Parts: sequence; structure tokens; C-alpha cells
Amino acid sequence: MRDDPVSVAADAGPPQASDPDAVIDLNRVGVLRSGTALLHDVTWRVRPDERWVVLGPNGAGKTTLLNLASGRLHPTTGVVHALGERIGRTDLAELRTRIGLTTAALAERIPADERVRDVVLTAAWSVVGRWREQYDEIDEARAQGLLAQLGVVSLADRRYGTLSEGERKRTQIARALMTDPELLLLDEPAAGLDLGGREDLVARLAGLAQDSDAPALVLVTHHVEEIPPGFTHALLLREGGIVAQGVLAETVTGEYLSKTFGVPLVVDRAGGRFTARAA
Ligand SMILES: Nc1ncnc2c1ncn2[C@@H]1O[C@H](COP(=O)(O)OP(=O)(O)OP(=O)(O)O)[C@@H](O)[C@H]1O
Repeated sequence: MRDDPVSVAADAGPPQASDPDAVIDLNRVGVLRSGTALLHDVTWRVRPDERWVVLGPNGAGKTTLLNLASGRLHPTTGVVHALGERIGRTDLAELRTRIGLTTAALAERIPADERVRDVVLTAAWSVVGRWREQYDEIDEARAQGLLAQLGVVSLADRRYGTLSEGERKRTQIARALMTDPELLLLDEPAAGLDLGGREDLVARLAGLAQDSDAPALVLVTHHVEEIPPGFTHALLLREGGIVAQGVLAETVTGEYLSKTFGVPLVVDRAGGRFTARAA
């Protein structure tokens, strides 16, 4: 299956052995809640040098997928490995420090009166809200460096609650990178941003995608316009199932996107960016 540029749901095939090199390895995974399948028969592998976008309409199961990949949720059926560790049989606290995650739910827990530098720094202790922890100079320098990389270092002494939505999103990504994770999961990082804010974020994510020292990346979005140049693969989800997955350019097509969103769509690509409109 991996050698094909694109595979569709029907290609899932029999269960496969886990791949020790994969950072995410889902094998025939299902998640059931209240008798409803949030995900069904999902087989998906992400390797360290890959940058994936996960696309799908509201309720398709994208956040559920990230919760599985980050060890925050156990599958009802099938097997999940993250960074080589089997979810359900490993120390989740240790695993979570190796995985950077940004979600709306995590962002809501950041205190509005927290200094921006501390929002990033406290990730070293896996806490939100600085209390009396002592941080090493090396941690302080790393937090400063990440704020600079995300273009918000001039805001380091501001209170988080005073930032614009775009500045908050960039601060959240700096926080997610603080522990030098091997995997970075971003759930709709461009949601709520204006055009300028979105383009700034897309450019920074493109920089990260092209950085060979950066972790494996998974970006969840509803919009093909938010796919940063340099991303390599796409997974398309609809109603908890995979519509298609594979190499980006061959997966983000009018045909597959139309099936995913349930409306006829035309997809164009120019300058490494995608646009979509009704056919
Ligand atoms: N604990 C739960 N019990 C029942 N249904 C749930 C539960 N958690 C999520 N769901 C449902 O599962 C479906 C998938 O949710 P999920 O948040 O993964 O979708 P999503 O693709 O991230 O959606 P969105 O794009 O709107 O954020 C939704 O219909 C949601 O209502």
C-alpha cells in the first residue's frame, strides 16, 4: 500500500505488522462512542520526515484522530503506536512530552494573565500557569528562540490575554515545540485568523516543513488554502473513514476532495499552494 501514491479506503487490506520507524502507526483502528463510530477501519502511517495534512468536513473525526495519535484516547478496536510505543501499554506522561500538540481545548486552558514567555516556558514542566518552578537558563533561551522563530519574541513580556488571535496561535505553536518533540500535531491552527494572519502562519509552517531538524508534522484543517508549501502527504476523512491518503499532489484533487466534502469541487495548484471552489 505504501508504494502507491494514493490509496483509497477499499485498499485497507488485512492488519499489518507495526512499523518501528513510524512516528504514528494506526492499524485497522476504530473508535466507538454511544454506539456511533467516530472512526472506523483507519490504517495510517506517518514517518519521521513526512509532513501530513488531514482534511475533512466538520465531524469527520479529525480531532479524534489527533487524540489517538497523541495518546489522549484509546482505540475501541485496532492498534495505535505513537513514536514506537503502543497506546494502552506505555507511560503516557513520558510519551506526551515527546509529542507537541495544539488544539482549541488546550489553548482554552492557558491563563489570560500569563506572560507570553511563560506560556512557552511552562511546557518544559508540562504545566499551564507558572507558579514557583525554577527554569534553567537553557530553557529560557530555548523559549526565547522559539518565540523568535514564530515571530512573537517582541511580545514575550505581554500577557497572553492581550494578544491577537494570530499572535496566540503562534505562541501556542512555540509552546508545542518547547520540549523538542519528535512529532507535532496542529489542530486547525489557522482557524479564526484573518487573511494576513493566515498567510503569516502558513509561511511559518512552510519554514518548519522545510527544516530537516523539525519534527514530523500533522496539520488538521478544513481548507486546502491552508496547506503550507513543503507538506508532503494528505489524509482525507469523511464520516470517520478514510476517503484517500497518499502523496499530497495526487491526493488533494478535485475527485477526492469532492468525495470528502460531498460537493463537486475543482482544485487548482499554483506556487505550491492549493485553492478549491465549487465545480
Ligand atoms: N465522546 C463522544 N461521544 C459521542 N460522539 C462524539 C464524542 N466525541 C466526539 N463525538 C462526535 O464524533 C464526531 C467526530 O468528532 P471530531 O471532533 O473528531 O470531528 P472533527 O473532524 O475534528 O470535526 P470539526 O472539524 O468540526 O472540528 C463528531 O460528530 C462528534 O460530535
